[in-house]
Amino acid sequence: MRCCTMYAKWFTLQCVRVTNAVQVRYQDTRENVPKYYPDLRIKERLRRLCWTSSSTMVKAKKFVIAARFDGLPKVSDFQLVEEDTPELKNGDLLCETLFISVDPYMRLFGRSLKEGDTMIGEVVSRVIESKSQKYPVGTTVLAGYGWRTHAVVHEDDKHPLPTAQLRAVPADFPKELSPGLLLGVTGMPGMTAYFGLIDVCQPKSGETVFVNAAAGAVGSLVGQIAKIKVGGDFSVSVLNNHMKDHGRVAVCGSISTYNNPEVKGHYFFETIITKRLKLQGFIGAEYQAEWPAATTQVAKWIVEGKVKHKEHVANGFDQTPQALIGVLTGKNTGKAIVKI
Ligand SMILES: NC(=O)C1=CN([C@@H]2O[C@H](COP(=O)(O)OP(=O)(O)OC[C@H]3O[C@@H](n4cnc5c(N)ncnc54)[C@H](OP(=O)(O)O)[C@@H]3O)[C@@H](O)[C@H]2O)C=CC1
Ligand SMILES: CCCCCC(=O)/C=C/[C@@H]1[C@@H](C/C=C\CCCC(=O)O)[C@@H](O)C[C@H]1O
Repeated sequence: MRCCTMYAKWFTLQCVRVTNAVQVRYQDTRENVPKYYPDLRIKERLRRLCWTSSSTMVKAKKFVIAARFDGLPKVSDFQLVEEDTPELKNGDLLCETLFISVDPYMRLFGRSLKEGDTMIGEVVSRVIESKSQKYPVGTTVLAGYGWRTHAVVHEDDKHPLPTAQLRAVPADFPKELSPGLLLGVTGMPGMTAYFGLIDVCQPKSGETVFVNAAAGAVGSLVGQIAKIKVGGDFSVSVLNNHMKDHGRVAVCGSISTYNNPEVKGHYFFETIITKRLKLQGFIGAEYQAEWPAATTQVAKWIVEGKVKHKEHVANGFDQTPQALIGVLTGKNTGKAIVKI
């Protein structure tokens, strides 16, 4: 009896917590919540049990730019603000963020953000209320609505970045994998690694592959796909001293210069000429039409144990600015994400 009362109290408390955070209508979803995040499973079960009134308004948090970035971004460059989400119109869905991606490109794009703008970024979310047939309650989606705990988006919204379009988790994505991986090894950084190596470099048997920034989201997958040796400082050590004649270089980024635009990369023209090297810059998003098949392939490799992945997880929405600063100062090993 005592046990029952305690359970009832705990249960009521949890319900209050859940219904305070997100007000949802009861709906039975068969969504599989990943094993990796059991607390989400509990939250989801409680949500299914909580039949609350049909209000769509949620107190949402978001980070806006408080001051333009100057050098390495600072925590004080971001301001946490609260807002009420608007009521849903036809075709709208209310998303609750599960994971936020923090990526080096945000530093570059941050240059064009002004004070008051919501910080950009891709997220994995759960649909908690919906007036969209395409994305019913319980659907796990990827979206590009930035650093927000919740957002109302329209099913037909188009995002300026091709990689940040609203879409459901692919139907064939293994249920035992965390959907957070769609921000990492099976998502944009993983696709950059995959096509940078396979299409831009076109490695052949017997060749040696060097990877720069190999501890990160992109580099760590390149390394595994190619079974490579990790190089040192790329410009000086690898390009100048270690490239073989007719070597190919796929240039996807230049993270060491993002916080300091004054620093110019080193271009070793003599080496490029005498070794007849090919250097090709590329944007992973160019291969977007081929992403679904490559995502399926990488996910299969993970399930088969052929690819290992690491996530560098920051816990809690409030930690998002620190997580981005960590990425820009080399604090992460593997893909940096924030778990909300
Ligand atoms: N072209 C495209 O489409 C894409 C390009 N990119 C680019 O690829 C690169 C890697 O991205 P991603 O793997 O997602 O990033 P991560 O943050 O996951 O990894 C980057 C790695 O870079 C190193 N690093 C961080 N800061 C510095 C610094 N200031 N100077 C030197 N090294 C640093 C760190 O390694 P260490 O531990 O060795 O310090 C870190 O592990 C970035 O330049 C990014 O812009 C990424 C995605 C798409
Ligand atoms: C000097 C730029 C280096 C950027 C490297 C990087 O991290 C890229 C990430 C992309 C990002 C968009 C980046 C550039 C878009 C350029 C669009 C264009 O002009 O065509 C985002 O799409 C995810 C990554 O693919």
